[in-house]
Amino acid sequence: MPYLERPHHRLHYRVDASGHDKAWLVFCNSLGTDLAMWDRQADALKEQFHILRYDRRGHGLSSSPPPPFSMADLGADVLHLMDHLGIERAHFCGLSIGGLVGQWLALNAAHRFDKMVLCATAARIGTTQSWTERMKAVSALGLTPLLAGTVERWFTPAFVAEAPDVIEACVAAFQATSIDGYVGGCAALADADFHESLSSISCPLLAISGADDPVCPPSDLERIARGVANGCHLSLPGRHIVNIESAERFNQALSGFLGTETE
Ligand SMILES: O=C(O)CC1=CCC(=O)O1
Repeated sequence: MPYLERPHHRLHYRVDASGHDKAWLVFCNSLGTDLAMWDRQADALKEQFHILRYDRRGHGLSSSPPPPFSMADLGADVLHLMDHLGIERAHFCGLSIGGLVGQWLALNAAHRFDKMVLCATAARIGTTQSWTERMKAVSALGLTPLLAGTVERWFTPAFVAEAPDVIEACVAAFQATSIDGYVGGCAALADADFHESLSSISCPLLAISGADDPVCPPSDLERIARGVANGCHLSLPGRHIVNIESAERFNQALSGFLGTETE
């Protein structure tokens, strides 16, 4: 399993790349998930793109430096991985906190990215108070008390009933998340607010919402799409983890927007 060693943490990543002359597509996972959240996208798109996935620090098999983290720290992890792999430019797709990492990258490393897909995210997610409370709770009691509420935010009841294996895998990834990694991510979320800078994002951007997402409702994604220079918004059935619940339509949208149709 490949890792990139950083001074205070290691990043686990996975590349799916065959053939030559394909654009790179980098995926960034959400809070309490790992790179497997993108399995359906990687399977559908790996013939069209070279795909880089990684476990955001403190998640999956990536270790955690001591919290707190900033969005700049999380963005720098992406740039270090791209440098390590000799990837000059890429498309980027991030969900939730991953979408905030995408906004940071679009603002601070625009020359490295062609198109951005930001999913189930916002220019600001939650409030400083809500993230501070969650950090305190997780530091004191761990992640287990958050489990039921998390599944409810992530998936509709119909999908929970219909795909128990998928839910089980997501729950396992959530429970395997390190406390430092989760708390560090919450700290980055508490501080991140890109409302004032959205208009400086110039790359083509697709914002995808889950129609029933209680965390980042469609209006948040619509606001991003309207706020940037070249944005559009698509809403798909599902809650927060919309790329899993509406995988097929999500893949079609991703492929169409990035310029290549899936079969
Ligand atoms: O609260 C959740 O689990 C949803 C979420 C907020 C930020 C993120 O990455 O996931």
